[in-house]
Amino acid sequence: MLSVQDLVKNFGGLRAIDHCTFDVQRGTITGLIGPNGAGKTTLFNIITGFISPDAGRVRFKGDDITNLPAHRIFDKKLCRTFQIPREHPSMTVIENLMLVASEQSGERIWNAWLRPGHVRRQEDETRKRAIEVLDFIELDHLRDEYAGKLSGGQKKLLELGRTLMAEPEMVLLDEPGAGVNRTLMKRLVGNIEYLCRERGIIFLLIEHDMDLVMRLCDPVIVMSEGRKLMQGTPDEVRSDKRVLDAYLGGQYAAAEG
Ligand SMILES: Nc1ncnc2c1ncn2[C@@H]1O[C@H](COP(=O)(O)OP(=O)(O)OP(=O)(O)O)[C@@H](O)[C@H]1O
Repeated sequence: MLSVQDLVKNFGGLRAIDHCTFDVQRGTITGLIGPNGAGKTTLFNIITGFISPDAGRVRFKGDDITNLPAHRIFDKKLCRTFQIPREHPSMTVIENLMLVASEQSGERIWNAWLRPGHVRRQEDETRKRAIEVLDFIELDHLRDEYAGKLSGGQKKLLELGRTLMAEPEMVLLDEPGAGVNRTLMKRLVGNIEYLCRERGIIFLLIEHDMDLVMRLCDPVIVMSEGRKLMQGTPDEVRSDKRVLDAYLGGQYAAAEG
């Protein structure tokens, strides 16, 4: 479904991604783990068109999407969330969701002018879908609340909701568990499992919470120093000495730094 081939990305003298190659298969929730600075977020930014690689290719459903702008990749139903949620704080929760659909349909001023009936119908449908999504992520009671007032965990759910408005085929989640309390975390995990199983949405997620990764993801890809160190089942990853070394190396470096 997603194929990353020999990607390289340098920031000045620093090689953040170093000939990284892996595939993500249909029907999976794939975990992407690795110590701080391993290059996980940079990889997400390249896959989703937010930055360009210096070398290598990204393919999605067989199409070469390398260097496509972010909105074109989003239109291909490859969506993402961010480590720090990017809600529109002064818009309500439902407006945040509806905005995704209008961005996606490329709503134009002349459309509203020339085809007001069509635009109204479209808006009604979008509202209906937004209400369904809100119901699913159980934020319905906060429908008219300003998004800026939500808790950290609720913002993560809203992020997931925003991707669902785009009817994605694949979603990249950047640390969905960070700052989320146990109750909301359970809901988030349940939602991700349901969406994978029942709707066939493929997930690739970066996460530092190992309990969450081990419970939710299979396979797990481990990154270290910009490249794939290994890939395996949660049990294989847990018992691999290279993985332990990569994490301990990072801890020692941090302690020394
Ligand atoms: N825009 C940038 N300019 C310069 N260096 C950058 C930039 N973005 C990332 N880096 C560097 O690239 C390396 C990889 O960073 P990245 O954020 O991708 O790692 P990560 O695995 O996501 O880390 P974390 O788990 O801490 O989020 C780091 O050394 C980081 O400092």
